[in-house]
Amino acid sequence: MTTAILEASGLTKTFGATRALDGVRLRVAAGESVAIMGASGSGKTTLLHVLAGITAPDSGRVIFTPPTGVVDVTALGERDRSRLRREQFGFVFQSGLLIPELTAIENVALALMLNGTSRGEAEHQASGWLTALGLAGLEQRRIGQLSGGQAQRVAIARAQVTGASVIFADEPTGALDSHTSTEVMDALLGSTVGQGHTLIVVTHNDEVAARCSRIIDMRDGLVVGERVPA
Ligand SMILES: Nc1ncnc2c1ncn2[C@@H]1O[C@H](COP(=O)(O)OP(=O)(O)OP(=O)(O)O)[C@@H](O)[C@H]1O
Repeated sequence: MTTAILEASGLTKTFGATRALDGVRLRVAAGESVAIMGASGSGKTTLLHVLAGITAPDSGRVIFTPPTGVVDVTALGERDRSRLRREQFGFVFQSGLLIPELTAIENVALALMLNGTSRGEAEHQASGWLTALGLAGLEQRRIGQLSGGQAQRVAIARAQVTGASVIFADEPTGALDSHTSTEVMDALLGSTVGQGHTLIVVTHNDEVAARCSRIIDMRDGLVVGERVPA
């Protein structure tokens, strides 16, 4: 395997009496697409959140190695984790995380503006991503005026516009019919691993997982296996 962009070891996380992660070890190579599968409650979303620095684990480490250096995500305070997420990671969740009152282009541009890019430049770059994702002409629509698949492609544009090296997706096609789901996966894979970036996707959907380069199986807070899709 080539250089690991993310390496996790000994991850544990308990919520009350529930042990959501029970000692997870995982290595993700740069440019991979990894699907995390497993029954409901097996710890998939918790793992995604810990890898992405959204949730701090109780113990264990997450090391992120972008081309610019080595970052111990688990050693960072909340402020630095938040900055890391804004600058290095992108997120695509089932419900989008888009702001319904804003237009498609404003939602995408906002990710850049939060990092200090001027509005004009941010909208210029946002427009390029929306076009690349097949949304030319829909830039001024509010999110509620888009279909589920179109809204997910806006979310993908927003996750990518900052040049994120790792994209974390949680059930990105969960609310979509199978045809739209295929289109959204095309967009997600094309704009991430297609550009040499890394994709980690939590999914219950076998077809989504089959499009990834590797499948990780979780059970009871543990990685219990891994497969390469046929
Ligand atoms: N914030 C929280 N507070 C309390 N319990 C939590 C919290 N987050 C997760 N859990 C519990 O931890 C366990 C793992 O949850 P997690 O969401 O990681 O599972 P999952 O595999 O992603 O499930 P699903 O497929 O249903 O989304 C579950 O038992 C869940 O109820």
